[in-house]
This record gives sequence, structure tokens and C-alpha cells, in this order.
Amino acid sequence: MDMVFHNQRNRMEILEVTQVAPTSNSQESTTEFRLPLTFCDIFWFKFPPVERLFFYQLDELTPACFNSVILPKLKRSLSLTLDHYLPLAGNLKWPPNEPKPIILYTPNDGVSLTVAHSDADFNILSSDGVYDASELHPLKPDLVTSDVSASAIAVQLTLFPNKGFCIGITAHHAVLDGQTTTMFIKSWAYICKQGNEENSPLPPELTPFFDRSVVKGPDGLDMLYLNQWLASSGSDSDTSKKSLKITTSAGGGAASDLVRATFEITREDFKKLRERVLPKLPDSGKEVHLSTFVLSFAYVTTCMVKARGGDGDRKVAFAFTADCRPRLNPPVSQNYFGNCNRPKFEVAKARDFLDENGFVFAVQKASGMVKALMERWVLEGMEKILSDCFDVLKEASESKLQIISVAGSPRFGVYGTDFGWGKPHKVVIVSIDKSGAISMAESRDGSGGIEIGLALHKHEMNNFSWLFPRCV
Ligand SMILES: CC(C)(COP(=O)(O)OP(=O)(O)OC[C@H]1O[C@@H](n2cnc3c(N)ncnc32)[C@H](O)[C@@H]1OP(=O)(O)O)[C@@H](O)C(=O)NCCC(=O)NCCSC(=O)CC(=O)O
Repeated sequence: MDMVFHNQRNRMEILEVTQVAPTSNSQESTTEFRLPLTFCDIFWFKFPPVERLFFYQLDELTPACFNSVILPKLKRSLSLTLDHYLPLAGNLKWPPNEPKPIILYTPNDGVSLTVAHSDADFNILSSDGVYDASELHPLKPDLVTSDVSASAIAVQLTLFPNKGFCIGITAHHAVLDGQTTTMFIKSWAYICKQGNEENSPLPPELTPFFDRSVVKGPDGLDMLYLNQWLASSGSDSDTSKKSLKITTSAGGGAASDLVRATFEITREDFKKLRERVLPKLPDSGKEVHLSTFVLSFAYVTTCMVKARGGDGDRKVAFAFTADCRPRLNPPVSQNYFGNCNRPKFEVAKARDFLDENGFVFAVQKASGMVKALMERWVLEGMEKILSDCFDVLKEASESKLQIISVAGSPRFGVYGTDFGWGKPHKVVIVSIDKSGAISMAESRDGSGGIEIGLALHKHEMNNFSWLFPRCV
């Protein structure tokens, strides 16, 4: 890992802020479309939005070519894609007579689109790092939220003259999860690459499924979560309680002195990690779920706890989100639009990871968490999970606890997102710098490895990059 630290003052010019609406040709876009929120959506009610950037390298891309070819194609295809994803052109609203907020699309709604030019160093920002986390912030669009309305998504297209461009998408987590966000972006890319034909259907694997009745959970969980969110607002006034405005406080503050880097765990590394851990597991690991996810999560967690060091008694919460679609009974289509996931987390002592057998401990813990999802009801324990999350977030904000969670997934296949100009040079999740999360994606070269994105304090990043090749 190259530990040269890059810090640059990047210059950015916003050229246009506009709304992209579904095409008026589509029959659906001329009528209202409502979607209720399920308990899975309301769980995420005020969590910070998820911000993704897709960097496309196009050497010699001139402003003229960007403005006359790329920009019109991206805008037109976004509009056509919204015909299939009307709720994303809409907003979260809370009508006075409704017990909970809804997603509402009304004709003339659209997605906020920002167009910008940047003189920042494309090569650094789309590299494996290390650079200031805040350098990415000008590239992500801000989700518009207020007391009475919250956008579902926002999009930004940024040109880096003679280098390429970047597509930024910010998603309201109560509207869509990572599975749906990536399906939407792939649909947009598909339509763009196909040449923007009107009324053309999406292939089955990209066609969203809007029937909310298939996600069934324990009765009353939606209102339980909503009431917990309202109680957490700290306000007695009904208007501010019911406000749809998102502040970053729910997931911790924004980055100020964090740096970012990407680390890869290759297929060969996984082989080595398996070989090292197996002899140390009871019954030669027969009962342990040794997937690449479990190995990566356990390995990175161990390195992160060691990178922070300190008191062995301090608490560490390690958490991930599981996709419930295949695990519900009956299973729900992967095309289900919205949130169909559950967080899973456990709290341990730093000592358990700092120990000589820290990695073995982490593997057993992560394996147990994944196995519980398979062997028991996938929604077990959901009644307590939001209040437990609030407790953990509070302790983390008081620096009493280190949270390590996972955003994204190697299954999303983000590097397959081709709008017609090739696959992305780099995909990052900007919002990990607010949440203490690591990000995961498949390796870009399709070699079966996993890419891990980190945003850490500089000294922890130094420690991490020293430890990463030699932690086990
Ligand atoms: C709970 C899990 C993380 C556990 O993963 P595991 O891989 O350990 O376990 P598993 O039983 O699911 O899979 C076992 C093996 O089958 C393979 N496998 C199974 N299903 C697969 C699929 N659909 N695509 C590709 N591979 C698959 C796995 O790669 C693994 O093999 P091998 O060992 O070879 O790997 C996962 O099941 C899961 O739900 N992933 C999705 C998480 C997710 O949606 N995150 C985003 C949350 S939203 C969010 O964070 C915000 C956002 O992103 O916007």
C-alpha cells in the first residue's frame, strides 16, 4: 500500500441544477403513484443517506463532448428509467391523515440532477488512496429533505476534463436499500447503453417489483419503529416530531479529519486465510460458515480493532445488514423495490480481537451471526433491534464504543455498471465516513476477490495499512 498522502484543494464549478422527470409519454407518469412504508423501510427512517460514486475514465474527454454527447444521453436515459421507477422521482411525505409517511409520486415530480466540472485530480480520487475523505464530498449530490418532504434520490454528474466523469447518487435509506439502488443504476445504464429507445421494456432481472404485501413481519413493527424514531427526535412539538428532515446525527457526524483508502483481499488471500484459520477451529471448522464475506468481515474487523489499539476492555460493536429477500418464507423476489433487509450485530470486547487468536474469534462470531440467519427465523429479535442500535450509536458518539459495520456488498456487482463507455474505473461509497462502516464490493477485475473501502483517522489508517498484509 502506497502511504503517500494526497491532499488537494479541489476546484469545482456547478453548471446546472435541474429536475429530471419521467418521460411524459409514459402512461404511468401522468398519474399519482403511492407506496406505503413497511417496517423494513421505517427501520431506516432517519439514518443518513447512502452516497455512491461511479468513476468512468475517458481520457481526452472534452467539455464539448461531455456537454453534447454524454450529458444528453445520461439525462434522457435517466428520464426513461424513471418511467419504470416512479417512486424514485417522488418524495417521502407524511399526509396529515396518515399514521405513517408514504412514498408519493405526483406528475411533474422529478429527480434533482446537478451537473458540475471539477479540476480535482481524477487519478487520485478514483485510486485506492490514500486521500482526504472530504475530497469526495463535492462529487456527491445532497438529498433535499425538509420538515414536509424528503427526496427519494439525488444525482450528480461531474466532468473531469480530459480524464473522465463521475456519476454520484445519494439514496434515502427509508426508500431503498443497496439491492434496489444498484438495480436502479444498472437499469439506467442498460437503457443508456441500449440507445435510449422509448417504451422499451427492462429485462426481467432489472424490472422492479412493487407489491409491498410480500414483506411480512411481526404485527405492529412499523409503528413501533416509527414511535421510537419520533421519541428520539427529542421534541414535543408534533410538527418537528413528524419532520422528514434528516440530520447526520443519527449515524454520527460527518468526516473532518478522516482519510480514505481501498484494500483488496484476493482469491489467493482467501485461500490462505482459510488455511490459517481451519486448524484453529473446533472440529476442523466443519460447523463454521467460512464464506468470503465471513472471512473478509472478520479479517478487516480484527485489523481495525488492532489499528485503534487501546484498552482491551473497550467495547466493539460489529454489524452487517443481511438481505432478507431470499430468506423470507416464501422468498421474496430479488427485484423487490425498497428495503428488505435486517441488521445483525453483536458487541464484544476489544481484547477478543487484540488477542493472538483475534481473527479466529472474529470468524467464529461472524459465522455464528450468518448461520443464525439461515437456521432460525430471519426476522428473529427485530422488535429490539432499533432501540439496541440507538444505544450503540449513542455510546459510539460518546467514544465509548467502536462500531464496525458493512455498507454495500460484493453481490451487487457494481463494476458491471456500463452506461456505454465501459465499466467503472472505481466505485466508492462516500457515506462510510459518517457511519464507521467499511464498504464491500467485488474486485474490479472479476478475479473473485473483494474490495474493502475504509475511512479512518490518519493514524489509524497508517496502522491499518501496516497491519493489513501481516495481521493473521
Ligand atoms: C448475510 C450475508 C452478508 C452473508 O453472506 P455469505 O456470503 O456469508 O453467506 P451466504 O449464505 O449468503 O452465501 C454463501 C455462499 O454463496 C454465495 N452466494 C449466495 N448467494 C449469492 C448471490 N446472490 N450472488 C453471489 N453469490 C452468492 C456467496 O458468495 C457465498 O460463497 P463465497 O464463500 O464464495 O462468497 C449475505 O447473505 C447477504 O445478505 N448479503 C447482502 C447484504 C446486503 O444487501 N448489504 C447491503 C445492505 S444495504 C446498505 O448497506 C446500504 C446500501 O448498500 O445502499
